[in-house]
Amino acid sequence: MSEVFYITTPIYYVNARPHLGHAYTTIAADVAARFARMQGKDTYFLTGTDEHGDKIVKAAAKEDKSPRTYVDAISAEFRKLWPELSITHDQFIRTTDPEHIRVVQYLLQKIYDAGDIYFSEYEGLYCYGCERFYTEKELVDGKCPDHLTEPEKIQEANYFFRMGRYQEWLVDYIHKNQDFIRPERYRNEILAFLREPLEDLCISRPVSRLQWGIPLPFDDRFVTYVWFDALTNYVSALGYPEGDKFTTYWPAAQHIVAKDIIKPHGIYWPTMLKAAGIPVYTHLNVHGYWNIAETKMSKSLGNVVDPLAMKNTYGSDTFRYFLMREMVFGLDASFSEEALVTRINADLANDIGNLFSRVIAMTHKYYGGKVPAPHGTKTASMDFGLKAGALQATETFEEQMPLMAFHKALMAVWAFIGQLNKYIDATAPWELQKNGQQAELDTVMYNLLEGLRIVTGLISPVMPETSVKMQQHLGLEDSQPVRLETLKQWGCLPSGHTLPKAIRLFPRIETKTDADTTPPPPPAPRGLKDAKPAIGIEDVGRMDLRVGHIIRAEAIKKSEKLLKLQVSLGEEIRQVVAGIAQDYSPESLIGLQVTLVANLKPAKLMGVRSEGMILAANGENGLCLASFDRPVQAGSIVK
Ligand SMILES: Nc1ncnc2c1ncn2[C@@H]1O[C@H](COP(=O)(O)OP(=O)(O)OP(=O)(O)O)[C@@H](O)[C@H]1O
Ligand SMILES: [Zn+2]
Repeated sequence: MSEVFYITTPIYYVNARPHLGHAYTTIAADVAARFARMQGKDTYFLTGTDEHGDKIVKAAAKEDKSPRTYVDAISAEFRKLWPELSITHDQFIRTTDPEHIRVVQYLLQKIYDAGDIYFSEYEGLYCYGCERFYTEKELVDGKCPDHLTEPEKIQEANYFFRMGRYQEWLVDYIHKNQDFIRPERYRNEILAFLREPLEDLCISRPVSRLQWGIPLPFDDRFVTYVWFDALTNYVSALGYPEGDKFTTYWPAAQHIVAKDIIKPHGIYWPTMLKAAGIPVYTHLNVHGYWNIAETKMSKSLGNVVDPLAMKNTYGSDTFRYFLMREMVFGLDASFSEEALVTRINADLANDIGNLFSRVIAMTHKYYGGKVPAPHGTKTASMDFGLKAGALQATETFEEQMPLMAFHKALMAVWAFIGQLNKYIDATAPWELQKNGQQAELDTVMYNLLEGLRIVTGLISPVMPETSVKMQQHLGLEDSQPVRLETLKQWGCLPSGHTLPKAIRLFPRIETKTDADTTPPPPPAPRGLKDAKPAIGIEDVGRMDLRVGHIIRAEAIKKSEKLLKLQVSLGEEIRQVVAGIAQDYSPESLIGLQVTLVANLKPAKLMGVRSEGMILAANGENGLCLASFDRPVQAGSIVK
């Protein structure tokens, strides 16, 4: 029987669209799953969406949708995104799946029957934004640390899980299983939490306050609050309690999460499992945050990067490589397109891309594309430590990947790529050819191609598309999926077959410093009449556009076209001269909401001062003011 591997991502909360942070966790899980398959493990990979709760109801209401329609739409966005990023999950779970709901209720009932869930009156400080109670200690200056608002004191009867009962057991378990939570800093963080007395966990909300949730099986006046609903997905997906998948995969379970949810995963979840008589998972793998200019990328802050846009601009493999290589798993990393481009040019276009095209081109030049046969001991001096280097790269890779130390695994591969590049310089195949050292040349060229075979295998979990492409060019069509074992053996590349011509794997990306200082030519207008050259978002941002309410309008003497308007911006009133007299009578303008360029330098028109400009379209039927489809406060920013 083969070894088993079960990997999960968090289920993402569908109150907003997917961003780079979600993509990172999911790609990391995908890389881990692909590596496990490479090791020949029976692998199961789960991802999905978390769809209940008050924030969903609010987000849906904002878009005038029912929660159901809303969650269907956002969940679909996650589901559609993953194939674009070459994600190979086996299952996509939704917490609104009937099967999941059944398991949540089963689990709650089981723990309730065992006496670990009780009903109690509770008074506490509640933050509506977070949908949770806070203890005094958790507040910062009496305010919610996330929302910076004062929580409200509310009294409520709710159900509680006797989590405190399992504190000692958990501390002991973490001590006995050193790498249960990793990297170590997060294990220490969890142990630090556990130095304080562990309080029981509130697990319900009254239906009067929240309907969009799973009803408690033992009291339908309440719905499940967050954790029993969300965390249970990891077992409900496998058909707990009786499913075959549960029996097969659960003992090997590994979770990947970011540090925002280590408490629920490191404390609530193991104690819930313990209370339910389910063995705990094998590892909790915790990574840090992607930051943008020192701040966590998050949908609440809105400073998010769209992973699909990155993929469309740079390609899926390239994006995956960057994320895996740039972040030290466990620590924070900062994202910028500049850093991405730097890595593409250095690691991909230069290091691996050049190596690949050079070696294939030489094979064509010296052998008409045919893979030569090496000459064994006769040319042993041509080895230059290459075989040892290959084995070392593969062994380090094999050591680091299961620890989720993706950057270290990739560094080992790139060290070998560097060695191959140096090997070309050291052996100088062109000299060997010139000097008629055919046996040496054959061996060197074979070694290079064989080295590339190992490289293509090692990059396959991170860059699956590139790996396949390279393999085709090495005549290795049949080696998918790659097996790790074959990468530890030197000499697997067959000789004698003819390779296709080289291709450019990763085109270099021009950067500002690469190009000369002349500005780029304006892009071709996309068929629009009178199109203007492209501008950056910063150009748009320079305009201070505001909603203005017209409160007075009058004709200007001796002018057929101009009207003098008084436009309210809430805090101030602007006088604006507008050339709309032929399309609007002064009376018809009173009360209209218009778009005003509020930071235009004042000017005089027909001797009348104008302190802004209102926007209008010049259509077939004359001018038409840019207005709003609903009442908006005067002075509101338009962007
Ligand atoms: N900046 C980030 N860096 C790394 N991973 C992230 C980041 N943001 C979200 N994630 C991933 O998504 C999970 C949290 O998902 P969630 O839907 O709560 O996103 P969020 O943007 O953090 O939301 P919010 O802003 O409401 O806190 C994390 O555990 C992690 O897997
Ligand atoms: Zn809050």
